[in-house]
Amino acid sequence: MTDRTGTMLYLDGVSVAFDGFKALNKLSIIVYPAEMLAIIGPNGAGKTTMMDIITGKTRPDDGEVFFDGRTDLTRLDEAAIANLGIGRKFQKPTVFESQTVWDNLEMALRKPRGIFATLFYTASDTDTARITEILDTVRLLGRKDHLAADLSHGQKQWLEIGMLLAQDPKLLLVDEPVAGMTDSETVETAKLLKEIAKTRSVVVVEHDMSFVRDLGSRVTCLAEGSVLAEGSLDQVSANPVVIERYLGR
Ligand SMILES: Nc1ncnc2c1ncn2[C@@H]1O[C@H](COP(=O)(O)OP(=O)(O)OP(=O)(O)O)[C@@H](O)[C@H]1O
Repeated sequence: MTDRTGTMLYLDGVSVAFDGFKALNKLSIIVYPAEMLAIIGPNGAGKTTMMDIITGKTRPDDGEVFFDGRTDLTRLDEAAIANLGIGRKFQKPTVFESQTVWDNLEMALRKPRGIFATLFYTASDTDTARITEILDTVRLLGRKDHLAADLSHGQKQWLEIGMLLAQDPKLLLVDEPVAGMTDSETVETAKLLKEIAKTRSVVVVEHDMSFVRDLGSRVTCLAEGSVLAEGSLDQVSANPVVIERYLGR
């Protein structure tokens, strides 16, 4: 067991079985504050299940899951976990198509994150500044008055990342963000996630290896519910077991 002091996300020995099939098998992963971790691995490796455990959608049969070094996530429900500051971006964007980009962000900002957020909420210049800053981060400043419906697939993904940022998460979980994106959108997505990870922890699940290379982060390869290899992408992709069970397929 590792010391969880100073960690943002701490999984130790996490196992979960579905009908006897071990989707996660003693999985241990650590993410530090303001760190990005890329998770790769074959289909069925347990990547989605891992995200489900972190967000409280699935309960582990065994193991420890801690947020910010001290909060036991296995005791909280999904809403409580989201309120702690864990944002999850699913593959399919769920923006409000009939609203403008700006209004989507404003709604996300207003979504209360708990009783204190509601009590002390005041629409203000601060909001405008914050929305502008987010638009800048997600490359949509020039599109702020466009309907979300008119955005490209990649831009919708960015808008959704922006909506998560409006909730000011400490940890952002991002599932296959560049699937279906153009090459230039993919390159831009790596840049914007790197910017976000300067101040927040980011976990990105992805199959696109050139994108993972652009992220330049630490990489963990999962297979059959456990860590197969971890390190830089060069280290992980040179690992013979990773080549045999994932990259070489
Ligand atoms: N609710 C469930 N009931 C039964 N089996 C499940 C359930 N959720 C996941 N599994 C199984 O657990 C294994 C791990 O699935 P998971 O979706 O976590 O893998 P993954 O790494 O995300 O794969 P992909 O890259 O295809 O998204 C798979 O074999 C899957 O069929």
